[in-house]
Amino acid sequence: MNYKKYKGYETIVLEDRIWPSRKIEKAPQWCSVDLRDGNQALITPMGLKQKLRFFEYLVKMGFKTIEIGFPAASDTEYEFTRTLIEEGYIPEDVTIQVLTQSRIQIINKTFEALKGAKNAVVHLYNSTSTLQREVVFRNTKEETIELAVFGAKAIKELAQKNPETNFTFEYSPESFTGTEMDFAAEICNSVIDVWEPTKDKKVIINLPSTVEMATPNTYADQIEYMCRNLKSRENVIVSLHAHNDRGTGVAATELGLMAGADRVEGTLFGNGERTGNADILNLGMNLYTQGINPELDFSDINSMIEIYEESTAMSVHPRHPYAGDLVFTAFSGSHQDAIKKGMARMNKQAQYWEVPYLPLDPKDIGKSYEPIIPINSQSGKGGVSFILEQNYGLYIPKDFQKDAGRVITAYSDKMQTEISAEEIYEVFLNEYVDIRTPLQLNYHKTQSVDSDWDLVFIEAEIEYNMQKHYIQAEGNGVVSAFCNSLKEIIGMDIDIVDYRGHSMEYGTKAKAISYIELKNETGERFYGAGTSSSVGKSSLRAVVSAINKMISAQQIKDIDTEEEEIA
Ligand SMILES: CC(=O)SCCNC(=O)CCNC(=O)[C@H](O)C(C)(C)COP(=O)(O)OP(=O)(O)OC[C@H]1O[C@@H](n2cnc3c(N)ncnc32)[C@H](O)[C@@H]1OP(=O)(O)O
Ligand SMILES: CC(C)C(=O)C(=O)O
Repeated sequence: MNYKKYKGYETIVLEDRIWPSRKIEKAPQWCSVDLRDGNQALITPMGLKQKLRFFEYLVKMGFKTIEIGFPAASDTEYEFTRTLIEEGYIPEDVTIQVLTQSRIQIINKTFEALKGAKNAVVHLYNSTSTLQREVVFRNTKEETIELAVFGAKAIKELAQKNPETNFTFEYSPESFTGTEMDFAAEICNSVIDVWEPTKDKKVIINLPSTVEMATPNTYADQIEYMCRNLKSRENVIVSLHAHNDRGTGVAATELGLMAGADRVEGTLFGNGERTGNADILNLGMNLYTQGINPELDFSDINSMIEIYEESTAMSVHPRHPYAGDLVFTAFSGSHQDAIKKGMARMNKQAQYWEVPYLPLDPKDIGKSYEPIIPINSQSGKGGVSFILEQNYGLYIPKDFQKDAGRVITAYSDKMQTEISAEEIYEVFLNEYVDIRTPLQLNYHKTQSVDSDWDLVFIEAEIEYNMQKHYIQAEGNGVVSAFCNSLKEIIGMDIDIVDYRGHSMEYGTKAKAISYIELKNETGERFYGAGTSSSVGKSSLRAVVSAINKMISAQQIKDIDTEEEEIA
């Protein structure tokens, strides 16, 4: 790769810059350019119906300025402008914006398209960069200024002839980032001289990084330079229009705002020429997650995705900030565990949203918590217990969670796929709940020996290896009494380490579920759960489940030992 073929970007010298210590404290004036810059970059540009639908969506989101197209470019563009105006699509507080080159027939056609509009921004541009002056226009600096001034004058005159419309003027030194900064200021000031802005009639100077050529801090330096050198700055709205060639269009815009800009042009999901424009969803949500009102409504991200994909025939990347399908997921066990703990804390005490790995509450943009934690072989106990808790109301004790996490991730590994909440539940039930072989509880009766039920007497019928046994025992509590009576029958020592239970609302009937952790004589732990409409019975079933796990583990060990001996 011949990198020597490229020359480095010459940065501007602005040593007394002040933007790095500034903060963005409010939303800028937003202008959507989806229907112009976004649209001109599509393989199949939008038709009239699609543009209307998209326009209505942008209005609903709260955009007050929408660049609707380049009316002189085609019949569709012209018709769209007329339809919006004639059929009353434009709310009182919304201003449409249109783009024009500095050529009289194009400017005339643009004004013709705007007839009858209440408010309109006429956006004039010509390329100012050294490269474009040399290659495309073959113009000197003076001729380039003349072209801009020519357009500015024509627009002013036409606006005066159409007083029924409240016109705002916008000028873009197109390819601004490839322009010498002193020349960029000079040409913008020449246009400002023509338009003579006032406090009540401000003009917009839009400074595009038509092609993103350098690091975002360079763009910020350029914006700060322009803010210092533009005439009548207080009557000029400085606007940003960043493209994303180096992948830093959003960052450049944010630094540009810190450098003093007032307004931002961009598109939803960053659609636009080549790598696209600055993404307004990204910019707006970056404000939102800093506690700043973005002044745009992003609460229904799914409908935004739907309209975008339908209109542009493109799709939102699964890792797109805020919107992608994988943005609210965590695959690795430690992330899942941290999210689970963070969410539990949010339920209890929540002044500010603070959940590890989730900078945004998915609910705020119409996403749900459910798909947060897909379980795969990289998942840990946190993810598994989160799914069982959120979807099935199972509050599994901590050590039990570890065992269940291990079993379920091993299952996912074996299946070589991510597994669903239903599968997790199924595996959990099959593995731990109401396990009835080789030990089974047929019936039981309990009786208190003292008045506080501390000492309990139990009678029960059990089946072990298909043989019935009638047992009677005393113990401290039902579970303990039951375990005491089983030791002899199964020929193993059993020690209860943990016993918990809760009512279970999932399913048709309210039930109780109990969780038991046992240890055998060598200290190995076994876990089981039992369900029943009675709490007492669920606990005995949990004991039976855990003992059955212990017996089958012992049987596997015995077989292994036999095989080793034979070998
Ligand atoms: C960075 C941006 O996104 S800028 C916006 C780009 N968007 C569009 O171009 C929208 C679609 N455009 C079009 O449909 C067409 O370009 C039209 C209808 C506007 C004009 O069509 P045409 O005149 O046939 O072609 P084209 O745009 O290539 O014109 C090139 C001529 O215009 C000149 N020109 C280009 N831009 C401008 C401008 N902003 N102001 C004045 N003249 C310009 C060129 O120098 C060239 O002049 P030349 O013929 O003397 O060499
Ligand atoms: C017309 C201008 C603002 C433009 O789209 C660009 O420079 O990218």
